[in-house]
Amino acid sequence: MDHLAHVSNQPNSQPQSQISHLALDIGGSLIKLVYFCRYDDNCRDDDELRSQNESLGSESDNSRPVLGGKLHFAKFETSKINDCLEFIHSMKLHLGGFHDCTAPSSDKIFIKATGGGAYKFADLFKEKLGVSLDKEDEMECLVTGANFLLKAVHQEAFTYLDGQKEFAQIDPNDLYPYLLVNIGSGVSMIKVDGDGKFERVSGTSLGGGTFWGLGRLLTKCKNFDELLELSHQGNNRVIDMLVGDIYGGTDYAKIGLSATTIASSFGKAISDNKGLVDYKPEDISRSLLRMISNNIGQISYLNALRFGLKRIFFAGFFIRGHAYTMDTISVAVNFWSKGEAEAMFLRHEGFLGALGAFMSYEKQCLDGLTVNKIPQRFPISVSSAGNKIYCSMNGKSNDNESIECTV
Ligand SMILES: Nc1ncnc2c1ncn2[C@@H]1O[C@H](COP(=O)(O)OP(=O)(O)OP(=O)(O)O)[C@@H](O)[C@H]1O
Ligand SMILES: CC(C)(CO)[C@@H](O)C(=O)NCCC(=O)O
Repeated sequence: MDHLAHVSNQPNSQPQSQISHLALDIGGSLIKLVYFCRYDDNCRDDDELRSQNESLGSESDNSRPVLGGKLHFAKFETSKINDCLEFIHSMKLHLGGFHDCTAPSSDKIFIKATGGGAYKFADLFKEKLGVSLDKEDEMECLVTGANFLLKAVHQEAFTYLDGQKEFAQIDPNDLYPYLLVNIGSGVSMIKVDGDGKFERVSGTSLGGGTFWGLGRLLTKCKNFDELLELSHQGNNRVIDMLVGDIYGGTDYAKIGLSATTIASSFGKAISDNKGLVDYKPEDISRSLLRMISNNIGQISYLNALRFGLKRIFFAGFFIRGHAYTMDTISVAVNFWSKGEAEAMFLRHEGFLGALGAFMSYEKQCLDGLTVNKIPQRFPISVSSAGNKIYCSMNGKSNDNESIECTV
């Protein structure tokens, strides 16, 4: 990787049109990238992008370009940050930052970055790519990203209950207040009252990192998706102690608990006289997923109740669009709120922070980029006036789905 230290970062040797604005969200588990490519750029095509990022099962949208450019998404495990640096270098994405407008003669490039890694890895980016990270607040970026997606992107939010996915019609004029629950390594719960108006009201350390960390230790799974996949075939009742296990098969109706309600996650393991090897990895994965998702659903509901919020949007890469995870969270919110509150999920669940960092470029005195807080959602491919970004979504949601834009 040492050769990356000698990469040219001479902005003036690159025509403006070739610059792809890059923003990063460097979290405890994953690094998320959002970058903009204009169609006249020398950006690699989607096949090349896919092959470069295939270790994470990434895909990208194959649809034909219709507007001025695309927002691209990519992610890497934080523990494999060198792969990420290689990717940025090979795509020349590090040239897509901004220059200090108070010192026009400076050739120093700044890249917008958020998440704890923007602090932790700042020196590494400087050393390997010759760029400085311009740090943006993580919570602010999450909120900016969420507001942008909810207002601008068609069919971004959806409910998921009993295997049924239903897209929500969000009126941008009736969006606030809502609770944003970002499930990353840890979980942040943010009450959002408007653009830039928010408060982090709660959090829990029992998050995606807990599921993946404990799951790895208990099942020997090699990657996160394998652990998630395992949970499909599992039966949590083998390990979880149910109300019926305690009450001789009957409900505890007086307090509203059915016999099948989990009374104690992993509770059966105390009395079964079995060791870890006696349990199937798929059952462990299922119990673990249920435990974490239920707990987050319950804490979220309690915070929604605290502030009288009816809508809870769940994001973060823990969710992975996974049916059982979303179903468990939805059931928990529905159960505890007696149907009063609603859980919703986002198609670009893991990229809120990176999108927020990307949008913070508009604070800089850039010649070529202003991100527009789009006032309307339908239609979204409005013609561009000035240097605004307008976005439209197409294709089904996946990791590296791109968003059509004009700048
Ligand atoms: N390929 C993957 N590798 C590791 N974890 C994954 C993967 N895909 C999904 N996950 C899950 O997503 C979580 C990370 O989500 P996310 O990227 O939103 O958070 P983060 O930014 O890394 O964390 P934090 O915000 O707490 O620093 C992991 O802890 C894990 O549960
Ligand atoms: C520390 C952060 C904000 C880093 O993204 C996240 O991991 C988190 O919200 N953890 C939960 C911490 C807590 O509130 O208990």
